Amino acid sequence: MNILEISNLSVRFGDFYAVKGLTLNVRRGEILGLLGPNGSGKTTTIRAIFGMVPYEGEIRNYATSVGWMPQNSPLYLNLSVEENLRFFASLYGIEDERRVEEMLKLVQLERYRKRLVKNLSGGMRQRAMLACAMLHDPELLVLDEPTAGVDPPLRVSFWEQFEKLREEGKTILVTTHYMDEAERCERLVLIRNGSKIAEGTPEEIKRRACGDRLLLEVDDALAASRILSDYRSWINGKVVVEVDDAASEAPKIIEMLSRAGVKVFRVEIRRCTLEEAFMRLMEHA
Ligand SMILES: Nc1ncnc2c1ncn2[C@@H]1O[C@H](COP(=O)(O)OP(=O)(O)OP(=O)(O)O)[C@@H](O)[C@H]1O
Repeated sequence: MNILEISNLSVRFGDFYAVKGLTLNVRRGEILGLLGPNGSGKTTTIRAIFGMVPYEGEIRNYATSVGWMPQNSPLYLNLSVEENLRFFASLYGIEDERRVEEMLKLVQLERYRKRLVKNLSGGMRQRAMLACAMLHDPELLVLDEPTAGVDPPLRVSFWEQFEKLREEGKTILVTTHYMDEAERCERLVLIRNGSKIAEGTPEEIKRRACGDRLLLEVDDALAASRILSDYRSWINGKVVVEVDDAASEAPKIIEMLSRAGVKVFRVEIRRCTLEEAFMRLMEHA
C-alpha cells in the first residue's frame, strides 16, 4: 500500500525542467532512498511534495502526518536548541514537555540545549533539525540529506534511529549521497536531469546495472571456459562467468560442467558495488 504517490511530476523554472515526468510511489513502512547527482531534482521533488513550488502532475499523500527535514535549516538562529524545539512543539500543539526532552536525548543534544542555534556546528544543527522534524511522531518522514555534515558515528546512530522508526511502522523518504546509506534503504529511486533512470532494491539495481558474476573453482579451468563458450567468461585464478541472474543461471552452469566431467568445488556470486552500478546507470541513461 502506498503512502505517497507522485505521478508524472514536472517542475519548471522558466524554460528549465528541474523535474520532468517523474513517477514514484513510496510504500507504507519502507525507507525509500532518492538518489541522484547534484542538481538532478531531488530537493525540487521534495519541495513539490510540500507545495513549495508550482508543479504539473499529481501528488497524492495518504499520510495523516508528515515530518520534513529540509536541506536549509528552518531553525531560528537566535533561539537556543531547546527554545527551537519548544517553538516547533507549540506549532504542532504538543504540550507535553517530555517530548522535547525525548527528542533532545534522541539526537544527543541534551548537553547543548542552551546553545544558540547560530553557535552550533553543522552536524549539531542537523541533529536539531531532525529532532524538530520528528517531534510530532509523523507517519511519513521526509529527510533531505539528513546526514550532510554529520560525523560517521552519528551518521550510524541516525540510521539506527531511522531503522527503528521503520520497525515501528513509520515510512521514510530520504535523499542521500552516501552509498552505505543507500544500501540501508529498502528501495531506491535514481534520478538524473529530473527523470527516473532506475528503481528497485539495492541488489536489483546492482544486478540490472552490472549483471552477476559467478566465480567457479573447478578442477579444469580451461575445459570449463570452453564448455561455457555461450557466456562471457575468463580465467582469473578461478573461472569468472558473467550472467544476468546468478540465482537462476548458477544451477544450469554447474550441471553443464558436471555433465562434461568438470568438477566444481566452489561457486561464489559477485555483484558490483552500488557505486559502480550508479556510475554505469548514469553513463548509459
Ligand atoms: N528556484 C529555482 N530557480 C531556478 N532553478 C532552480 C530553482 N531551484 C532549483 N533549481 C535548479 O533545479 C535543478 C535541480 O535542483 P535540486 O536542488 O532539486 O537538485 P538536487 O538533486 O537536490 O541537488 P543536490 O544533490 O545538489 O542537493 C538545479 O539545476 C537547480 O539549479
